[in-house]
Amino acid sequence: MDKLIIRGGNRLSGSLPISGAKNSALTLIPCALLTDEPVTLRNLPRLADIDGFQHLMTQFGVSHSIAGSRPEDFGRVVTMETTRITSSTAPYDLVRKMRASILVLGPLLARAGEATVSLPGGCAIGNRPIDLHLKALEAIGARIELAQGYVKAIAPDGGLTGGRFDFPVVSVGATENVIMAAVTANGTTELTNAAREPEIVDLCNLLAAMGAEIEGIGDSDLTIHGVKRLHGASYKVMPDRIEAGSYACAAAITGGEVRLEGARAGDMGATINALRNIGVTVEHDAKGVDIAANGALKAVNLSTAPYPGLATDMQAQLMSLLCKAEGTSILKETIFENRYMHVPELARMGAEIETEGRTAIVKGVEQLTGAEVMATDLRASMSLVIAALAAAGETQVRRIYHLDRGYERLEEKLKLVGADIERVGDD
Ligand SMILES: CC(=O)N[C@H]1[C@@H](OP(=O)(O)OP(=O)(O)OC[C@H]2O[C@@H](n3ccc(=O)[nH]c3=O)[C@H](O)[C@@H]2O)O[C@H](CO)[C@@H](O)[C@@H]1O
Ligand SMILES: C=C(OP(=O)(O)O)C(=O)O
Repeated sequence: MDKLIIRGGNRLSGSLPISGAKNSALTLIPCALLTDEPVTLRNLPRLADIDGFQHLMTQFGVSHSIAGSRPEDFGRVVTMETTRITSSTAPYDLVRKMRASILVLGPLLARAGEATVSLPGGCAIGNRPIDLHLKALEAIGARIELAQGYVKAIAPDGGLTGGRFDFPVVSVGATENVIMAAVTANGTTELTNAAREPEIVDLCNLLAAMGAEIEGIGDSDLTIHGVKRLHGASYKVMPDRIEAGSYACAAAITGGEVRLEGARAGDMGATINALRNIGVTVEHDAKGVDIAANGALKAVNLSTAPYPGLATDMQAQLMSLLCKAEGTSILKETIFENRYMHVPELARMGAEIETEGRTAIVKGVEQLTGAEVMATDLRASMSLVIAALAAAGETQVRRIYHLDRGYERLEEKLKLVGADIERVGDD
């Protein structure tokens, strides 16, 4: 297993490219199941999760061709073609490694009339049930059975009917699943309190490009008029707002000045507000976001919330930044019940953080120090990298396969802006 060695203290400066969004790509890829024509995704990030998802797609008869980008470029262009669905089963072995695999349920059900998908189980950040995915699919006509760790969804003989569903809790994945199932239903679907993350807008825009009829894109109330069939399309994956926010924290904690090339400020409102309140200068134009941290960092109170609130996927990285702020900050994690796995690891680096349930109290310290730490999940891992960049001495981050799920060529990008970071084989 590889590990990262980071020698902290370098002030980051320069420009680094932002990749296509992992969480968008993971819902755009299964859209290829909805049509027999080719679907091309451009700016697809090169990540372990994307490779894993494509492997899963081959299980259903999807063929892939990769074109267009040189090995040294970030991202790639992938064309998927699903002439016919050869299997509608997603086995445990493939699903357990990647929770987002559950997103094949809706499109498989829509196209093949049935789908059998292994229950994804919990993960390091929390329980993560899929009850809302199933209830929303039932509301548009699916029959759901659970047996031996698998969920089997069956459409009525004439296909899904459409229907109404009011989400009792905002769920990104459940919203995505039901949208993908509803676009070719026989009737109309009305969703209320749906998630409206930018990645859902990206999904709706691809589906619209494939011929879907969706009203209210970007809103929490969506109306989907089912169409007979979808056609192929070529679509560019949106920039990753969480990757961009992560590098913004990395720049800020080192007192640096970094341009995030290709980042879209419009998707990053809550993160940009948080950074500005912390004392970081954030400017932007149509082609990117500029981060500059010249003065002292200030303590703030932050709470995660569904979009347009502060993304839970930014909580750990902002916490690292606040470890170096003057004063005491209070963070509240409202989305996942166990998303403070980075706290004991940050404490190994000299951070002073106390947690009480879903609240973390972060007392800023003068100096973090390098240590051997363990990555526990994707964003927790990034928070350790951010802390390490500002720490005195050397930090070793182990179990970095978590980072490879969501950060395309992390150390290469950080080196571009002057970080002292290398990946070595673990002993
Ligand atoms: C691949 C992907 O896009 N992952 C993102 C997606 O995850 P994911 O789609 O899994 O997250 P959800 O938005 O569904 O989860 C939000 C909350 O709803 C609960 N819930 C969810 C579904 C359900 O059926 N029942 C239920 O109770 C969850 O436990 C959680 O407390 O959104 C999360 C919240 O922004 C992000 O942290 C993840 O990075
Ligand atoms: C929690 C995340 O991803 P996933 O839903 O794929 O686990 C994340 O991207 O921070």
